[in-house]
This record gives sequence, C-alpha cells and structure tokens, in this order.
Amino acid sequence: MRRVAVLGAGSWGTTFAKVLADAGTPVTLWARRAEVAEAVAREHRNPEYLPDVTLPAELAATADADEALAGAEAVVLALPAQRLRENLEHWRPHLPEGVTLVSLAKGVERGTLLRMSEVICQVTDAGADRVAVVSGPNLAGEIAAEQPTATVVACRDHDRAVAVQHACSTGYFKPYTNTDVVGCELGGACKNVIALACGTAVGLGYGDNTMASLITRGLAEISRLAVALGAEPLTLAGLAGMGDLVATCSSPLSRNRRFGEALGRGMSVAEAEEANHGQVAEGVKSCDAISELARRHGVDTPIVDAVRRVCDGEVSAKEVGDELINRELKVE
Ligand SMILES: NC(=O)c1ccc[n+]([C@@H]2O[C@H](COP(=O)([O-])OP(=O)(O)OC[C@H]3O[C@@H](n4cnc5c(N)ncnc54)[C@H](O)[C@@H]3O)[C@@H](O)[C@H]2O)c1
Ligand SMILES: O=P(O)(O)OC[C@H](O)CO
Repeated sequence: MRRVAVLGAGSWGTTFAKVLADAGTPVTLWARRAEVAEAVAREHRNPEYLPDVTLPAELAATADADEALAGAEAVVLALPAQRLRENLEHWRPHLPEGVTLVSLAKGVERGTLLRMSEVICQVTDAGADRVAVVSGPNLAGEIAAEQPTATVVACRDHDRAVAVQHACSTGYFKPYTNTDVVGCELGGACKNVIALACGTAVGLGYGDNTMASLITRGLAEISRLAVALGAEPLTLAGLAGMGDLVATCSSPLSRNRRFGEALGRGMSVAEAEEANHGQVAEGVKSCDAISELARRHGVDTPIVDAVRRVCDGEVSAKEVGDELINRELKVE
C-alpha cells in the first residue's frame, strides 16, 4: 500500500501504526497532542500509552491531521467509539478520494445504536464496500512487544480487505480476511461487555468455572444478536468472536476486565474509571447501546443487560450475579 494514515495515538493506534511500519508500509500517525506526536517522531516512543516500547524509526508522526491524510491510500481510525463521529466530521473534507477507511474501534454508538462502520458510512458518504474493520484477540501491549497473534480484516470488498491484510502482515501479526463486517464488529463490541462481567466475577472472588460459564453464555448471546443483525454464525466462532472474547475475558491486561474487577470489589463506576488511569473501557460506554439494540431486535442478552444495570448504578455486582444464576431453567 502506498501510504497509510493512522488517526489516534492511544495504545492501539500507536501499536497498529508500529505493525504497519514493521510490515514495510509507509505510515503517518496522527496524535491529538503535539507533545505525543513529537515524542513518537523524534524519540520513537509514546511515553503515555506504550512507555516501554521503542517504535520503528520509519514511523512518522504529526499533530496535523491534514498532513497525515495527504496522499493516504487507507485511513485507519483509532479513536474510542463514542468519539469517532465528531472527529470524522472534522476530517471528512480532507479525506483523499476513494480512500479505504479502516475502523479499529470496538463499540456501538450511543443514541444512534450504529456500528462503527455505519457511523463512517453515514458521516463520509462512503459506500459500505470502502469500509474495513480490524478485530480479533489483539491486546495492544502484547502486540507492541511483538508477541504472535492473529486478527481479522473484514470488508465487504474482498480486494480491499486483502490490500489491508498485506499492509499489516508481519512476523508477529497474522491477519485473515472476512467479508462479514457485521459479525466482526459485533464480536468486538460485545466481548468488551462480557469481559466486564468476567472481571466483576473475579472481583467478587469467583473462579474459573464462573468465568468459563460467563464466556460461554456470553458467546451465545453475542452470536444470537449478531446473527439477528445479519452476521454469519461462523464468524462468531472465529478470531473476532470467540478468539477476542477469550483473550479479553482472561487477560489481566484488558481494560474492560480490570474495570469489571474494580466494580466487583465494590468500586463505583467513577472510582473504577480513575483506577483504569483514564484509559477507555469501551464496554462501559457501549453496554446501554448494545442492550437497547438487542431489545429492539427481540434478542435475549441477560449478561449484557446485567452489566448495563451495574454500570448505571441500578444494582450491585453481587445482586446481579445472584439474579443471573437464579434465572429460569432452560435448554442450552
Ligand atoms: N488497546 C487495545 O488493546 C485495543 C485493541 C483492539 C481494539 N481496541 C479498540 O481501539 C479503540 C481505541 O482504543 P485505544 O486502546 O487506542 O484507546 P486509548 O484509551 O489507549 O487511546 C485513545 C486515543 O484516543 C484519543 N482521544 C480520546 N478522546 C478523544 C477525542 N475526543 N478526540 C480525539 N481523540 C481522542 C486519545 O488522545 C488517545 O490517543 C477502542 O475502541 C478500543 O476498544 C483497543
Ligand atoms: O483492553 P481492552 O479490554 O479494551 O481490550 C483490548 C482488545 O480489544 C483485545 O482484543
């Protein structure tokens, strides 16, 4: 690929820019703050988000979005889900003609209940075949340390997915392609909420049986919802479904799981946010939208609904756990 712009220099944006650079793709990273762009460009570090990682010398960085976008063949959007629309509206006039738009965010927009690819199409007027998403078991810290992992590049246009796949393929990062954007996006957004539930269980002192039960029943509700919205069932058994769910629910590196643990130990949402050092736990921001999306499509999502009620302060983590185990008995 000729050149890629990565917009957003948090943990994942910076790491994905490193992956692209390591794959030999010319890449410019846009950071909101000039001092972050400066540190990446001059010292090859992002002290706030990846303090222990030396970034490739070839990775260019700027705080000027126009500069990052000029001549880009693909634009990678690496912002928190609820912040995508406002920034994209601002960048829209500067997007190169026909550019591939790649979403890294794992969330559903509050209010509109739109997936990130839908927000991108709505704001930019791009056809759905121009929008790709990258989703899989991709904890940024492990990838930045070049630990091997796989992911999915999903796009309705297979050729565009292949172009992005080649642009980000390295000795430690293995992208597969898929045309099921709906399944990949919902897998990524919903697993954050299930990871909150798993973290909460850990915080309450529960062990691996509880965790495995939440992961498995979580996958059942993610799959029901995704299929109701048009996803292929097999996508949810793949990297962007089960793969990401297992990684996020099991890893102490996951911000969502850590946030859940704090809730399980009795912290309020505000206290848990502070304990997470201001980093985004997308499940907290998206659980109400996902719960509402499921309600509108007549899909039963008890774990997502339980997490939403805890995040809204309606019930305690302990109460909601007791409610879940005491739900009506039924066939698996
Ligand atoms: N970190 C991971 O391991 C990982 C992996 C895969 C996917 N993701 C997803 O990628 C997305 C971004 O996550 P992240 O880990 O990079 O988050 P982060 O919290 O590490 O960084 C967020 C970035 O967005 C910027 N930002 C925040 N508010 C903004 C605003 N209003 N306008 C412009 N910029 C703003 C911040 O300055 C920062 O650069 C999320 O949806 C997340 O779920 C993260
Ligand atoms: O740290 P989390 O919980 O945002 O999860 C990061 C990635 O989405 C894992 O694939």
